[in-house]
Amino acid sequence: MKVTVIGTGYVGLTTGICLAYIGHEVICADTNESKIRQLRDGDVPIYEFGLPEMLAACGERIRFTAECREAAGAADIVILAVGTPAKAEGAPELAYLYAAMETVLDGIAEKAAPTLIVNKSTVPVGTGDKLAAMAASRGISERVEIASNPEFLRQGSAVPDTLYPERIVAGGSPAAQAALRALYGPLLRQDFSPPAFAPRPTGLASVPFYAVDLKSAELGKYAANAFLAMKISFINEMANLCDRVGADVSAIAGMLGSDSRIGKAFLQAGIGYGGSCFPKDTKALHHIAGTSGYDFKLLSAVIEVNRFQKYVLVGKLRSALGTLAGRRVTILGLTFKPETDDMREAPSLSIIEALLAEGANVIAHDPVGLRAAKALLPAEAGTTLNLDEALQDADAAVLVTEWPVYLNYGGRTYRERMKRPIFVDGRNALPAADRSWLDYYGVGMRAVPSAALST
Ligand SMILES: NC(=O)c1ccc[n+]([C@@H]2O[C@H](COP(=O)([O-])OP(=O)(O)OC[C@H]3O[C@@H](n4cnc5c(N)ncnc54)[C@H](O)[C@@H]3O)[C@@H](O)[C@H]2O)c1
Ligand SMILES: O=c1ccn([C@@H]2O[C@H](COP(=O)(O)OP(=O)(O)O[C@H]3O[C@H](CO)[C@@H](O)[C@H](O)[C@H]3O)[C@@H](O)[C@H]2O)c(=O)[nH]1
Repeated sequence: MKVTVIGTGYVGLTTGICLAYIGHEVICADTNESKIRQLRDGDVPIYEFGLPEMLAACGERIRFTAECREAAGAADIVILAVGTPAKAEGAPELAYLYAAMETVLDGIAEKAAPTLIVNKSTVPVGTGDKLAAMAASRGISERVEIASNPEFLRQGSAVPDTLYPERIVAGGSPAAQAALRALYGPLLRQDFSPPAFAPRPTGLASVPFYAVDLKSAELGKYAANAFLAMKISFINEMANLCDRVGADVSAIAGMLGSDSRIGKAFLQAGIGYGGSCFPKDTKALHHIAGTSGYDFKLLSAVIEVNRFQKYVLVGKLRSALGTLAGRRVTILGLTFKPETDDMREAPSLSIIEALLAEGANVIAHDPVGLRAAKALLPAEAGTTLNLDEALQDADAAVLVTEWPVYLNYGGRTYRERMKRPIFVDGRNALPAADRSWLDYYGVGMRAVPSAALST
């Protein structure tokens, strides 16, 4: 099939490359010309595991252009994958989506053959109907079908998530659903050669396909993210309670997760969720509910818990150090999670701001995110790519993003490098054997003074 993807960000680029990999003829189009130039040179502008290798494997089946209009006119299926960031009041900004749709309609205006326009961006219920109305206002509705095909990939594992999805959702008319079933046929049947770096998970024979109406597809995406965010806020509330009563949240998460009705995933307590999706999508769903006359109380609590959770670390650090003023604090990790360079809604930014406000001298390290972070960090925050230098003579280290380099550094090495061995773990991720070298503070667990210091 001939497919054009409008928007070559984390979602559009991964989708375009994976569709080309499974055999489609793909054009990836974006208004950002420098991104397109980079991609034409074979460079992937984002840090995403396996994407450069996948691109190299696609050969002539994929090309890149800034001519979005022409690209839309050349396809049987156009996929919209532009950003829908949060506006101040929580509603998603749909201006990029509508602008992209106008360009697509321009591109297909003179085309005789029908076009399926598939929206992959996360959007409020009813947006698909608005896209259909835009086509109708051009007098071309009989040649245009609108579908919703929400995306569930995670950054850091976007390629395997796309090749081996937990489900594919196709919202729209039976004809649109059938076209999406054909588009994703090789994924649904797992009928493609897996790339060497992302082998097929054992036991995966086929992928569930949900053929639903447009509105259910649109709302289902928000429901999935809100539910996952709810699990995180729940375990973080348990962690805060554990801190007060002296219980251990990791043990509680283990007990909870072994019940198959609950599941083990997304019960990692810490500094709360960040990233380009959960914060904006929970607020968007809350806003959608509000404008539909429904007070989604549970979601209000999920959002509120997350808003405060990142500051739990600051309190722990303050009590460990006595005061933050003049203390050298090393921030380990800036991106919102490991294996991505994405700084959108990264908790590190709020934590650093709070530490600076209390007079701390902050020095931040990240193995991948420094370039993106520098533009967002206050001038007073120091940064370095050298981890040893970041830790040298530190009064305390704060683990914000659980990059492997921090988990493999070793408790003893932390202790030797730092002035004081105070380690605040915002992800409860440091290996247990390393903790005893340090004055270790996790979230929702008893503080562990280092053996040497307590004697
Ligand atoms: N990032 C994720 O992990 C993820 C996962 C699932 C769903 N989503 C949703 O997918 C959508 C895209 O997210 P993303 O993270 O890929 O965004 P992104 O910001 O990484 O990329 C969006 C791209 O769209 C381009 N663009 C904007 N307006 C355009 C236009 N009119 N024409 C052509 N290109 C245009 C931008 O230049 C940019 O390259 C959002 O709605 C998001 O909520 C994201
Ligand atoms: O037990 C957990 C799991 C995650 N997180 C945090 O939650 C955030 C989101 O993590 P994750 O879901 O792994 O990353 P995303 O790439 O943001 O992916 C989410 O958001 C995407 C965009 O909508 C969806 O497509 C994915 O299905 C959904 O997992 C990160 O800050 C994590 O640190 C926790 O604090 N505890």
